[in-house]
Amino acid sequence: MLRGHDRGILSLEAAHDRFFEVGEVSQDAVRRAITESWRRSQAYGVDIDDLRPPYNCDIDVESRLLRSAQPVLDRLEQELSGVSMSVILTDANAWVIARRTGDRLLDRKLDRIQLAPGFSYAEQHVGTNGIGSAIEAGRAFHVFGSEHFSGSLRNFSCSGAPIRNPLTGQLIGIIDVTCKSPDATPLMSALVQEAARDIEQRLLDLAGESERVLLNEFLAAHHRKGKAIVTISNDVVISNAAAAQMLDPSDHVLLREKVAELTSSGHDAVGHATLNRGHDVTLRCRPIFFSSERAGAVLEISHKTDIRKSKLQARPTLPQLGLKGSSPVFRNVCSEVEEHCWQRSWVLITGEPGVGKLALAQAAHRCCFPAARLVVVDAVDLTRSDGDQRRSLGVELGECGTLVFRHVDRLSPAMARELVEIASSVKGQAGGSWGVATANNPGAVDADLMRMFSATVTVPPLRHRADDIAELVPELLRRLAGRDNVTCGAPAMRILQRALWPNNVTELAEALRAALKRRRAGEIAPRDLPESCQAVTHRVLTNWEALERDALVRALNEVDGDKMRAASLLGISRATIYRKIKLYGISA
Ligand SMILES: Nc1ncnc2c1ncn2[C@@H]1O[C@H](COP(=O)(O)OP(=O)(O)OP(=O)(O)O)[C@@H](O)[C@H]1O
Repeated sequence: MLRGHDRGILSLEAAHDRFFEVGEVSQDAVRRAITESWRRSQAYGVDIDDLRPPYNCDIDVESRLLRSAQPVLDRLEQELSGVSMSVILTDANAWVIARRTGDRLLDRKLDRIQLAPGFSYAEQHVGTNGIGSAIEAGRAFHVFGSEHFSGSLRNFSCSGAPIRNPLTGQLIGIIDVTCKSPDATPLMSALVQEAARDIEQRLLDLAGESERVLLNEFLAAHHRKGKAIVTISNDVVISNAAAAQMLDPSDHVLLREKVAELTSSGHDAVGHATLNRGHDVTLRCRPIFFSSERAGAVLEISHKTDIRKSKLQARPTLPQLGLKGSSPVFRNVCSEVEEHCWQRSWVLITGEPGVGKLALAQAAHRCCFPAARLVVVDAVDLTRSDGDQRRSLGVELGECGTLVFRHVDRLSPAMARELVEIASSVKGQAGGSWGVATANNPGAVDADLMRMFSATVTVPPLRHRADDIAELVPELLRRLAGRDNVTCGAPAMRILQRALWPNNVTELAEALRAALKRRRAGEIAPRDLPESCQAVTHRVLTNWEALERDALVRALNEVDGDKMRAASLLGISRATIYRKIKLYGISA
């Protein structure tokens, strides 16, 4: 005979089936909140038989949310030891940030349903569940076994509660407890709600302290400067009267974006922006740290002077000097470097490998001091040189217009000290050279050497300015082929604009060099490009995965993108080729 509990499950399952057959649900069998969630899941097109949460390897594991939640997760893990339950923390978009489970067996089961860090349990991807549905409903949400939309989740029960920013009330994450259905208890809901309150309290404690830090920084900057000063964080903007006169509330979003860009290196930086009322301003930005996390920045805002502007306009622009790229982010970087060059203000140019740091310094030099000498010193060569060579280098540098120290992040501490000495003597000379250093990893630059440079400018990676690729490709083809008889066709260009380019312009040039070996005249087509360009994945592939991806791309190229024929060429099923194309982001 069936017990009442089992009868309940059966009627719920019948209601679930009926919902899919005729789209109707008996309100007696299914809670209203669950019916609403099923409808949303259906509207999102969630597949009940195929659970496939998306994965993102870029989740922020350093976030303030995780730091605040850490002690609460530790406590819950202890409390639940010996109990077959898992505690899960997600961000506001249901991306799992942390999972704590005391029971190995449950851990494995959760891995199987990909309820694991990096995966999203948003309703739109996996249907009704304690995490995604709590986000949709904006309140605590419990989902018992067959109340789940997806078939793969029906053996589980979960309870999620929203965590809100205590200052703004905005939902910033979910704390959830998940277990196998037979282990579920009504206490789960109370447990997660209490945990959410604890995390919010810790967020409040942290926020209180970081805001005090911001205020102190503002007061110090305000006293010192008597200029337009703003202290800004994600939640707070503190401005003095001069800044308040310049800024509209809508400028705050722009300033936050500029601060994020300018403080990405962790050092002082100078940038430019056009405010809502049309004023072009220079932003001097100093990051503020709180418990080793960036809490905000102090901005000194000044109008760009017209005299300098007119002088800058009289000179050739960097694109006229062979530097390609007219995306707004790249143009901003160019004008910042140009301005530093013009003022002979020493600057550290950072950015990913091959992004064009040296090219930028060279173009700025040609632009501002075309008649002067430019000397480039590579840190690696400096390390290999002897004492005499380094002394004569000091003299040589003293006589040049611009000196560029490349790859200063690769210097040993002893070598960095020597470079500081050489650079200080050059910097102290009358007339003054313009000094530039380049580094891929600003965090590895010696602190004393860093102090030689008054600002840091970061060149954005190529994948963040895909429009520039259309301008770079003809220029690189011309340089590589030494003639204009090879162009890049629109389909190949689209592929180049979608690729990730971890080694940026250097890698783009290599890809074009490879394409030129296959196509000596006419238009470059997708099949001329190296296989690695024809796929976009947001994670580093293992060697085996890279081989598999290249084989897939080759097969697809061979059969003009016909997936069925490519699958039969490779001896794999139709479903597998679709899955792999998606997995490797292949533009088929
Ligand atoms: N905007 C650009 N326009 C034209 N060519 C560019 C541009 N950016 C980079 N290049 C070219 O790409 C190649 C790599 O650039 P560069 O050497 O300046 O990069 P980098 O960031 O200094 O490299 P590394 O990280 O190795 O120090 C060079 O041949 C350079 O001329």
